[in-house]
Amino acid sequence: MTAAPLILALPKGRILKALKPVLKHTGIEPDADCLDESSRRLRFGTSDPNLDVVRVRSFDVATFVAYGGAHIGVCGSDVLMEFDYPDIYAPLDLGIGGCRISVARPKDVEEDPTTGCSHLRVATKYPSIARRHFASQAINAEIVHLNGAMELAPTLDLASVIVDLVDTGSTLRANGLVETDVVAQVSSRLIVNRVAWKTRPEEIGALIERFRAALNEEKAV
Ligand SMILES: Nc1ncnc2c1ncn2[C@@H]1O[C@H](COP(=O)(O)OP(=O)(O)OP(=O)(O)O)[C@@H](O)[C@H]1O
Ligand SMILES: O=P(O)(O)OC[C@H]1O[C@H](OP(=O)(O)OP(=O)(O)O)[C@H](O)[C@@H]1O
Repeated sequence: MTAAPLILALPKGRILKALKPVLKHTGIEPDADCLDESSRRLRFGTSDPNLDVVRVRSFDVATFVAYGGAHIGVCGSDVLMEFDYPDIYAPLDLGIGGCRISVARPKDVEEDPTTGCSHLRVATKYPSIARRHFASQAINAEIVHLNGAMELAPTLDLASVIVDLVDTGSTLRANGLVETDVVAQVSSRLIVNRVAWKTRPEEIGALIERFRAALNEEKAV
């Protein structure tokens, strides 16, 4: 009996864009409309009959892989940290999607709102990461969960600080905020479902090696 194709979950958006050259070096060629985000299709074949691709929201890649819906995937280490799924291995740093998770506060507030407090309202898309970070400073973080435009929260009195991704810092600057603490560095990882790796070790191992070789080729270019 032939096994069902392996399923690779790819994120929409900026990681998919950054991943294109890496994918090219792996020799994996998804159907043409996979890399065209205007396509409404969600599942695609590839040049490898043993591999299909599903295209999902970046935050959902880890969930698809954790539950075994996809065997392998690509997602930001921010998402892995937030969900902390025990059933995911992350064997390869792809060196793309580099940024950091940081705490930021309004520039014009004299004192850092985190100084000497035991309770703090925090706007973020990362409730677990934020709670853990402030708990390590003995601060009880009350989370205001937003999915975007976090930078508005302090000036509109939703929260005293935000925990969000920062790369160039231009979004913070444009909204009158300053970065006060770096919680973690972020990059995109190749991730694998633990059970799939145990049950289909040759195929998954070969796929990981294709990505590893592609990264080396990319570096050599
Ligand atoms: N400014 C940035 N610079 C570099 N990498 C980033 C940046 N912002 C986000 N990332 C990385 O890209 C991932 C996806 O972010 P992106 O902004 O594409 O999607 P999203 O807006 O979080 O998702 P969705 O549109 O599905 O809600 C993040 O989880 C992070 O790993
Ligand atoms: O430090 P910078 O280079 O300005 O990057 C940081 C911004 O990038 C991300 O937003 P994104 O552009 O993905 O927008 P969205 O989260 O609203 O979709 C993140 O949520 C920050 O707002």
